[in-house]
Amino acid sequence: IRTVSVTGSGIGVLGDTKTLNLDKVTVKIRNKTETQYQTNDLTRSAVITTYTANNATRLPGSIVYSLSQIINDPAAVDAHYYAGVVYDYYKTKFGRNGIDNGNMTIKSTVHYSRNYVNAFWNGSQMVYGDGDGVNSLALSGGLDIIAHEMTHGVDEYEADLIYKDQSGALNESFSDCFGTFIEYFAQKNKFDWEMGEDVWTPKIANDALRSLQDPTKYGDPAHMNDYNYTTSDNGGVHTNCGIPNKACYLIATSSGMTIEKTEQIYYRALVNYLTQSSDFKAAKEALIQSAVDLYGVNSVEANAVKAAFEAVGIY
Ligand SMILES: CCC(=O)Oc1c(C)cccc1C(=O)O
Ligand SMILES: [Ca+2]
Ligand SMILES: [Ca+2]
Ligand SMILES: [Zn+2]
Repeated sequence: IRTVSVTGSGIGVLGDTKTLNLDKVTVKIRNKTETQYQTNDLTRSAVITTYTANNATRLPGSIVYSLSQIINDPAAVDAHYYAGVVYDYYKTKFGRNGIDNGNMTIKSTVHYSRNYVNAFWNGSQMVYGDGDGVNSLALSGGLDIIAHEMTHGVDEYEADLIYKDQSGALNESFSDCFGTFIEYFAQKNKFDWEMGEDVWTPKIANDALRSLQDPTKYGDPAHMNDYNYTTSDNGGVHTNCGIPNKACYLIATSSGMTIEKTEQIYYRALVNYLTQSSDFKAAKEALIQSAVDLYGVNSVEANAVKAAFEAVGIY
């Protein structure tokens, strides 16, 4: 009946306590009222709502709530908190109003299916499995993964890269790059050039789903000579992304370059130049042009982009 924004908290997937923005709602159930603290963050210009699928596959499922201000669902705690971090990143860095730049509601569903070692953007919302405890913990436990998924949403409203072959690998790469940029923005103390490390294989240390610094560490190509011509996984979008991922790593770590400059170049390319059918060469051109727009013709930044893509075999 009545709703008001309150501060609550909960323990995340890695056992840390996070402060959460909740919505205190008084609901009528038959002839009695109940006060629920729902994972509905009304403190930002975009509403952030977190749901549970209760290990089924109907989306979005039901809103996560508690009868106290403590949310007792680690996967939901992290999905809710990290979605806010990603919103704040895009707002702070680029003045972007969320996924569609129009402050659409940011929806996440956790506990999707059973032993599901996956996370995805389904065209309207983010969805996270619980993992299986061996290959991964609950996938919303990694900020870089949530940032990766939400960037799939941003891409859909911008370049909308076709999810197949080279444009699909670019789609994956832009999500990996922004996943890494956002980890640097919010978790500098544990920043790396790998994806999903916080939740990947809890029994194995120092590994991840993918590496941007050295894609070959996980069997992905880091050069066009090793492009994986396959029909599986929409033409190998999760493996061939290693090639543009390596270029991103080389750009950001070139002399005279910073992650702050690199993310501005990537965002401008995603919004102003890339289109649905852009391939690796078109991405090189888009990123060079973005660097020229921002830093000038023949600038250190534009030359770093050119050199990085040539280093991975894209001329
Ligand atoms: C780094 C996040 C990521 O790659 O999520 C996926 C997983 C874990 C499995 C299948 C697809 C995706 C994806 O979002 O592309
Ligand atoms: Ca990472
Ligand atoms: Ca591990
Ligand atoms: Zn992806």
